[in-house]
Amino acid sequence: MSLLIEGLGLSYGARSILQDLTLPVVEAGSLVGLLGPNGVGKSSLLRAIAGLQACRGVAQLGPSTLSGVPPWRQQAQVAYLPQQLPQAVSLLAYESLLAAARARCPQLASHELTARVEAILQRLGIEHLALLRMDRLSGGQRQLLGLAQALVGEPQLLLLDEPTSALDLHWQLRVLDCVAERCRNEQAIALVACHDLNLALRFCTHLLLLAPGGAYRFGAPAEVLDAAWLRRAYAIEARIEHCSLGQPLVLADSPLLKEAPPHAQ
Ligand SMILES: Nc1ncnc2c1ncn2[C@@H]1O[C@H](COP(=O)(O)OP(=O)(O)OP(=O)(O)O)[C@@H](O)[C@H]1O
Repeated sequence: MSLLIEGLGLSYGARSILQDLTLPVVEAGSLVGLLGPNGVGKSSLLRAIAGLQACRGVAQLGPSTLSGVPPWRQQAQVAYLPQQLPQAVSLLAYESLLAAARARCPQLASHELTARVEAILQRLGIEHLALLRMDRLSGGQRQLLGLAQALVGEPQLLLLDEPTSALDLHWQLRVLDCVAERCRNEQAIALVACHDLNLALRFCTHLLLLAPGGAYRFGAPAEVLDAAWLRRAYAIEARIEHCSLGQPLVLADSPLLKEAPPHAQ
């Protein structure tokens, strides 16, 4: 199923955050990195697509309208992982995953639900967390569990808000590898908000870069990130270099200090 975003706009009161965002059709199998400076509207956009934030315009997955319809009414097609870590409750990690799987896929029998839970624990490599209480997990461990909760329903659209922000380098690579594999093998689509441009360059098939003032750029990673757009979006001087494996890397040299970036005000 493809994702259609057309004329999307959203405001908080009189303050406009996004205006008229229209993307080329996002094809099944795409992993889209959602980039841009603090406060530009990445989380708001993800919430709008998830149906959790009022917006104008169209967000549609295949034939289903998403905007205005919260994820729990979208028949397990959409999973949204917020920036906030899952709450530190006394449930075991395994129980929380089983509850997430049951909520997402009420039609599955018990043995199918437990098979789903065990598969995702194994795929993410977090079997060691299964029998730990959520309120005894570290921040990074809770983030991994949140991602497992999002993936256990095998959604067609993953909306992930900074899913690697609390993770060390090993887990950052594993998590993005797992998301990329789901996109590739199951023809799912993922929109992943991220501040690590090099991680995005490495894993994403497309990037959407939001800049202050409503400008945006969408396309293949190497086309979207150049020195001019990095300056415009992040108010930095930066270079794109290539490593010994030929992979593009962003090297941020200095912030532009003459004027405060408008999004920080
Ligand atoms: N509930 C709200 N009410 C009013 N304004 C809000 C609300 N949520 C967010 N905003 C404002 O909307 C703008 C966009 O916020 P959003 O959280 O979408 O940005 P972001 O790009 O995800 O930022 P970050 O990278 O810091 O997480 C910010 O200026 C923020 O202050």
